[in-house]
Amino acid sequence: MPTIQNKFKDKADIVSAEVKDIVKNHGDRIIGEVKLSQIYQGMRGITGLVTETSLLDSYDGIRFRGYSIPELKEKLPKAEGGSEPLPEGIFYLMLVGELPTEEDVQNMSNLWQRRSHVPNYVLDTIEALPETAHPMTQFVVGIMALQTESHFAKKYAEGMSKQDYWLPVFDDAMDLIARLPRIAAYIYRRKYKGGKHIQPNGLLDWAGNFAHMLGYEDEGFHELMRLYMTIHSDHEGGNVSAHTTHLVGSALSDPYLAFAAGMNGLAGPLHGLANQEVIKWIFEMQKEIGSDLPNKEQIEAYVRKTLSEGKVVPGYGHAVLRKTDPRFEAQMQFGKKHMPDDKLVQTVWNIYETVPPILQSIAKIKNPWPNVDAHSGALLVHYGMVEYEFYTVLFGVARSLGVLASLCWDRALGYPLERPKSVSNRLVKAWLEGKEEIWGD
Ligand SMILES: CC(=O)SCCNC(=O)CCNC(=O)[C@H](O)C(C)(C)COP(=O)(O)OP(=O)(O)OC[C@H]1O[C@@H](n2cnc3c(N)ncnc32)[C@H](O)[C@@H]1OP(=O)(O)O
Ligand SMILES: O=C([O-])CC(=O)C(=O)O
Repeated sequence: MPTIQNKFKDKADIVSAEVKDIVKNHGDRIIGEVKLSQIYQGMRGITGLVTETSLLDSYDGIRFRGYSIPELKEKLPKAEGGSEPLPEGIFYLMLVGELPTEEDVQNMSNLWQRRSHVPNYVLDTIEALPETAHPMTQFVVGIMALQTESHFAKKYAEGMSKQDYWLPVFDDAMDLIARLPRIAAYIYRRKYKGGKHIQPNGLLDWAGNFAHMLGYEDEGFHELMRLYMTIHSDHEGGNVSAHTTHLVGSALSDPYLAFAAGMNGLAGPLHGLANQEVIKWIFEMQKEIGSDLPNKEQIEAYVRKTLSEGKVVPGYGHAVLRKTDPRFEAQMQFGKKHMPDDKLVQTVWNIYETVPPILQSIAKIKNPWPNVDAHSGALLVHYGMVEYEFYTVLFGVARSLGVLASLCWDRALGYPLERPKSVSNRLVKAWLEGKEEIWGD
């Protein structure tokens, strides 16, 4: 039986030869045009990256190695008695490019379990922060403290050959994924549960054990964590957390440095922090209206007030998607199955019926539909996880799966330092006046 490491390397060698051929024989093919407006507007629509793990279509949503979320829910192995996919499976799929067997998933679970020990000095470093520090700050500090464990950094310092980069990156990625649930659970219990920590249960799967260490034993919550980790794992290469991890990794910063950088991006309210912003916004709405089940007129008035104050409606809109996020739909399905009468979940669904027509009426907003963050918090609150500042840490643990699988691919394919060209406004104006040539026309 080939190990996961050998299997990955065999696949990567094939793709590496293909990439060399593409660049050598087709490298001069033009793939598009760039408008001046695009370099001022967040490079929207410019294809500038190659990412193996997943691909986003504006209307169909995310596909992981070609598989949509409903397909994965059907095809990926489940925990015994469960019906949600195990995140070990989506990681295997993203890394190797093939659907895993039950045995592959079990092996992955065992591998992460063996590597999950977090040294005490990492926990002590987190303890040095005030408890009031945002959980994402504590998370990034924990990851940075763990960086001392990097195989890649050590081997690079010893003078490793370029051909070998992929191996210590692979090892670091596995170690980091294995250890993140413990770090995240430690932060949760420290900040919200009086420091009463829960030891891991080696018999559970990666997400089940994470739920257990957080202090949630309800099987429904374990199932939610499996689904949550799977659907939040990746969203092609250009999103802020994936792109940042890739960019920082391209400087040959080790996986700990690169992932911590990505997590700093995830901590922004226009990206991963939107999940906490959604629940905060709904709680504030309920308080202001004085009801835990506001009606659609009340929701509409609150949305209009939010907009009139120059704020965004959190959980709505997207840089690429132009329809309801399939990750929102997957969570809605989970809600319908496990908690159809929950008032907060029903409020999320009432918001879904109310917000899109309002945003549609504002011309500048390109996507009036909900994204993944519009739903996730309400499901967590149902099981008692009300501490919404922690939600982005859950997202971060999940996102490790995609961005670290991608980092393994980056090094195995020998991708170079990323360094796009920038121009100054002065140069753009001079070009518009015909005084300078910037783009060679
Ligand atoms: C996991 C994820 O990262 S999913 C995204 C999570 N983020 C959120 O939910 C925050 C709310 N949404 C937003 O802020 C945006 O829709 C983003 C950041 C997700 C996408 O941004 P863009 O690609 O720039 O969207 P778009 O081109 O539609 O923006 C055009 C204008 O509409 C506004 N707009 C977009 N979405 C919204 C919204 N939900 N509420 C109010 N205004 C919005 C933008 O702020 C922008 O206004 P401006 O020109 O005055 O600055
Ligand atoms: O794709 C994006 O830009 C944001 C997003 O939904 C994600 O990263 O999950």
